[in-house]
Amino acid sequence: MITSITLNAAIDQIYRLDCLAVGGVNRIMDMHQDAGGKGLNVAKVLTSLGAEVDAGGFLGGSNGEKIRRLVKEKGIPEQFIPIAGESRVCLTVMDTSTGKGTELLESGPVISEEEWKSMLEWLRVKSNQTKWFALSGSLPKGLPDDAYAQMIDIINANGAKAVLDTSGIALRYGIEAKPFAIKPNEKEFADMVGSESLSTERMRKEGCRLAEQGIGHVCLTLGEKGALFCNQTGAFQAEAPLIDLKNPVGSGDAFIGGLLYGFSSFEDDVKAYKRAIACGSVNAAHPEIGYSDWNEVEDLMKMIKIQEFN
Ligand SMILES: Nc1ncnc2c1ncn2[C@@H]1O[C@H](COP(=O)(O)OP(=O)(O)OP(=O)(O)O)[C@@H](O)[C@H]1O
Ligand SMILES: O=P(O)(O)OC[C@@]1(O)O[C@H](CO)[C@@H](O)[C@@H]1O
Repeated sequence: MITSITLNAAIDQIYRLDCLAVGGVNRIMDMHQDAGGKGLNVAKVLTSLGAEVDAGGFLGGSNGEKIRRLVKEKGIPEQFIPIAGESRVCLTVMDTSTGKGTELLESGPVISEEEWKSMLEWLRVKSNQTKWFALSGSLPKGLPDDAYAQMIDIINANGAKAVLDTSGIALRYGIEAKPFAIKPNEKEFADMVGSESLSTERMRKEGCRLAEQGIGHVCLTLGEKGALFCNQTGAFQAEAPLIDLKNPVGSGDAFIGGLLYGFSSFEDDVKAYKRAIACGSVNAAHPEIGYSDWNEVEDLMKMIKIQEFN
């Protein structure tokens, strides 16, 4: 069983239009709404791949009710903790002429101390029943900067494993707690090491340093360039397959879905890494956020070559 936690869940709203005119009048071609926030996308991908997954986090207000209904419609069991605040809306404006998405993300509700305590209590019980956790996305207001670190401590103490996907200060604290895997993208990793941008060699060096400190898998996603992986045995790199790009939003979440599918079904590291990249690329080849399909993933996996750094 895999449990995917979204502390800052969202209604993901996608507007598609011909060509975005910033500062002008824009007429929308079509609009789509889905349950989102990074962890829910991970759960959607895992469900499409046929894995046993459930979802947790915080939900509140009428947006929260809508998210709960959308999650149910996808057949994902959920154990969200109700909160007094209103869950957020995240808007992606897809410019079909360039294939580029502009994201407008609300910061989300304020979580009270009581609500946070309920989450930690729930996790103490849950991590005795679930082996694998995805902890994904930004922290809503009110939570301490070390919120993910506190969660990872509980998960590790119960012998379960956490994959962490966040950024900024939450990632810095989270790393201290030694999750099983982390998945920053290039920019998030550069921010973390305090640099504007990083060469491949510097990414490898910094990634391997973290792996030596006890993070099982440091996965650095590089968008269309693929990904770089560091673990106890070395560093590996793979290019992403060429696809017809439709919407890259949520590709990092799909990557985590693939990684968790692989590890939870005892695939070796290289196969799990290939599955992760393929899942990211399949998502980017479709307009929906958190899209996956078993056969498409298997086909792309055959095209991916993982190379070890010397
Ligand atoms: N344009 C693309 N072409 C092919 N594959 C892609 C493309 N964009 C993303 N991917 C795949 O998805 C994976 C994750 O992408 P990326 O590094 O953009 O994640 P991210 O920035 O965390 O995304 P998000 O935050 O939107 O979920 C990549 O490693 C790659 O396999
Ligand atoms: O504010 P966060 O949690 O960092 O990101 C939220 C978000 O942009 O991430 C997903 C794509 O990865 C979307 O479903 C969602 O809208």
